[in-house]
Amino acid sequence: MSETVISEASAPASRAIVAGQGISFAAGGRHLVREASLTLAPGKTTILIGPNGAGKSTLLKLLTGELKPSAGSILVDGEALASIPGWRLACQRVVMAQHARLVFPFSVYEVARLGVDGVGRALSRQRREALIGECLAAAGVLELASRRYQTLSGGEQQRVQFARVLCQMEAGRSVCERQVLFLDEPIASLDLCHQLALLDMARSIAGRGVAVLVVLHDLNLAVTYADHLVVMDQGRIIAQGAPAKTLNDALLRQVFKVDLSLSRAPAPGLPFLLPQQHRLNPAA
Ligand SMILES: Nc1ncnc2c1ncn2[C@@H]1O[C@H](COP(=O)(O)OP(=O)(O)OP(=O)(O)O)[C@@H](O)[C@H]1O
Repeated sequence: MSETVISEASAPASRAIVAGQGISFAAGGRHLVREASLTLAPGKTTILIGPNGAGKSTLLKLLTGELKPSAGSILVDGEALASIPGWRLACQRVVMAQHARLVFPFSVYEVARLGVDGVGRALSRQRREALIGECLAAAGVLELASRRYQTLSGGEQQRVQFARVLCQMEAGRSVCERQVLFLDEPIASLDLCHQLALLDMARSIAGRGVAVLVVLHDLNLAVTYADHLVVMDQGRIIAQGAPAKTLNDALLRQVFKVDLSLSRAPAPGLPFLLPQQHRLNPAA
């Protein structure tokens, strides 16, 4: 992946773009999210972690407007999320879902073009085409442009989805400068090199004033990339703040049922913590 599509920084205003207060959501007879409150600030990468079934994707869907909360409020730039028209929302917030299903036999190029369709109406046709090429290149999939999306590997498909997201971000910026990027497990199918490249790009996007929310399972990467870490368990946000102040042995033991000795610092220059790990009884 290259960073050609990441454009020049503009001075980000620090006022939160998304403000969720007391958000709850129930389905199937139980609460999947309970009284969650969080803000997404421009220029910041917020990383949401938690065990399987904690409610991370559900919270993300609530914040994007895909689901409607049963209680609480979600404001986007001071405006109720539910009252924002779809065309403007598509420019303001861009979503890479955990699972992207495509029913039509689209080519890779056509999938990326979905990002500029509608959102990029203000751009010339020439600029739209150039943008698609730039974003495919930035996501490292330009050489796959003519391939059928369904014939790609899982990791290749994920990178094409990221190219689509980049297209929508850039096209949407012509309408709305204060944007939010939601990435739900965007590196789940990627090898290490592409994981780091994608997260580097997400951080660069934040660096130009976008509020970025990423759902991750890899705690090492979460700590490395987060400005703000949010920990969910059983539908609740149980901790949030600066990564170093938020994660500790007791919390990891309680939430993830593992004993990671964070007190053992990595050797200088090591990008990962690589702690000793002892599995605990999941029922503990
Ligand atoms: N529509 C639904 N009806 C009933 N239960 C649901 C529905 N959607 C999700 N759930 C349940 O809500 C819980 C939270 O799901 P969610 O996908 O938000 O978890 P998650 O933290 O993203 O998990 P993972 O890390 O496995 O992706 C899970 O137990 C899931 O089975």
